[in-house]
Amino acid sequence: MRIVSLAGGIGGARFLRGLRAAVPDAEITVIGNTGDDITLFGLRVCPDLDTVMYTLGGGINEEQGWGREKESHVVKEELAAYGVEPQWFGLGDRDFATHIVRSQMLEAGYTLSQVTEALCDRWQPGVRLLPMSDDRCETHVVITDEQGRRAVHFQEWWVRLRASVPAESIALVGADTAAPAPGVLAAIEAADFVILPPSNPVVSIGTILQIPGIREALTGKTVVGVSPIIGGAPVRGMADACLTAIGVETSAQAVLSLYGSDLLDGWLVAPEDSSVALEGVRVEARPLLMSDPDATAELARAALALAQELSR
Ligand SMILES: O=c1nc2n(C[C@H](O)[C@H](O)[C@H](O)CO)c3cc(O)ccc3cc-2c(=O)[nH]1
Repeated sequence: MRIVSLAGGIGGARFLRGLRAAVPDAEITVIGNTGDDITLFGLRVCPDLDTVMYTLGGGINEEQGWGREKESHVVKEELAAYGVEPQWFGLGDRDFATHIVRSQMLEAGYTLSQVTEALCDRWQPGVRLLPMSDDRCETHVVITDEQGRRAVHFQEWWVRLRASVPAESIALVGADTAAPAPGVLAAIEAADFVILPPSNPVVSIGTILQIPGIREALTGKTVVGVSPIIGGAPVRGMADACLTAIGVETSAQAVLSLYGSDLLDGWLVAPEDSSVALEGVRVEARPLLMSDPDATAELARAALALAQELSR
């Protein structure tokens, strides 16, 4: 069985861990969001790729959902001692090694796909992890604060500002000239079906869908999504702030409509959202909380069962 999944950060990675547990023999290809990527201290950081790689590779800081477990922050403290900015992004010592390896490979001319493959060779995530694109595209957010109206990198809005300043608009800079990474379209084409995990529909799944060619490739496949919103609130993270920024209500219904029936064939919602409906999409209510590995595997099995039924 060949499955393709689009994924962002924490929610997507946890769901994928359940998916891998649910169908250990399936060939799973993950198309990872790179819109969160940022260059800091001369190093290229790919938060969502690393969250998938560490989560599935067994090195994730479980309570944070990002970064490494058993971390220390000596380098961060030394950088702060030199007064270099930014100091608001928590890079740990072990995590720095990943960014150093990635940066020196990029510097040597390897593509992000080749770098990701090399890093995954160590972590063995048990899925094929492809960046959505090898071309640089970064999510930026337009805000107005005491420094006036300006665009800031997504990470500054997300981490330094905690999305406390309203996002007037969110743009994936570089999307229009970016190409899907090698293997992305072929993986979608070869997939038996596609699963959209409960990642952020705007800055994770939505970002990947903006890479020319990816959304079109998906409309020809059986696609089942899992709602990231339960009863009007995101399960975690700040998807509500992102949805508000694009004028979409924070509800399972609104996210379903945002993805649209041309993309989705099936949609899993929480029991309290069982009234959600959209012409041409099979909606099913299931417990969505990924409270532990068994619950997560159960949710993944429900998504698989729906996809298999719809792809007959
Ligand atoms: O809320 C935070 N998220 C941090 N994240 C998460 C990051 O902002 C992700 O992009 C979001 O979680 C969205 O997926 C990191 C991810 C990394 O791979 C490496 C370092 C960080 C540091 C932080 C941080 O200091 N605070």
